[in-house]
Amino acid sequence: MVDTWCIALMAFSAVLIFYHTSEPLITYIYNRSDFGRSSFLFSAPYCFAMGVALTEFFIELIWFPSIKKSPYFMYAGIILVIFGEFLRKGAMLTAKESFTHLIKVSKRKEHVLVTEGVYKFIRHPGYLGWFIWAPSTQLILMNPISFGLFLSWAWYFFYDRIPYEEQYLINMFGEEYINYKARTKTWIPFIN
Ligand SMILES: C[S@@+](CC[C@H](N)C(=O)[O-])C[C@H]1O[C@@H](n2cnc3c(N)ncnc32)[C@H](O)[C@@H]1O
Repeated sequence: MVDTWCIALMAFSAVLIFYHTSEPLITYIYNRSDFGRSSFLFSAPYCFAMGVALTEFFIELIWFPSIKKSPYFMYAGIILVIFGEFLRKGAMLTAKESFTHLIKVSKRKEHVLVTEGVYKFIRHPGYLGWFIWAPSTQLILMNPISFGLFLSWAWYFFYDRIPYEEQYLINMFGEEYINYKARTKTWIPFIN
């Protein structure tokens, strides 16, 4: 029988492979002019965080193996990662050309304000999806420390990024975005 830690490592690898291939693929389909190395989403802070996560995983596996034996966190992580991916890919496939990995500071002709589909219920569904996805990868690895770090890091990242992105959305779409913002929540705790 395969050990739980081994299944966790395989599930984690599958999750990363899917994420790092689907994101550039969708960018290639809808925003070919933006496609490049950055579309694979291996930023330095992200790689550092994943390095910390793998270090924790192997340290605990060697010195505190009992942490890696309960599969329930791993199952919960797999379910939440799938849910996070659904939200994020739902956002990308709804917004199409309007969804670019880099925040646009001026309006391109193909950029339209998206308020339908998943955007009707969630103001930043791609970010909410990632906010769920990232800490859940650490549930899959049964990493208690990295789970807390990823959750805080992802929260702070969006706490900083969303107001910045919205300044430009207001510049581009004016009243229309202000009204959309007033009626639609982000659903990320304490980020309005
Ligand atoms: C990485 S995408 C994230 C989109 C969105 N924040 C989300 O979480 O689904 C960033 C780009 O999406 C654009 N964007 C964000 N919300 C939008 C909306 N409701 N309609 C159209 N463009 C949007 C921004 O202008 C920015 O260039």
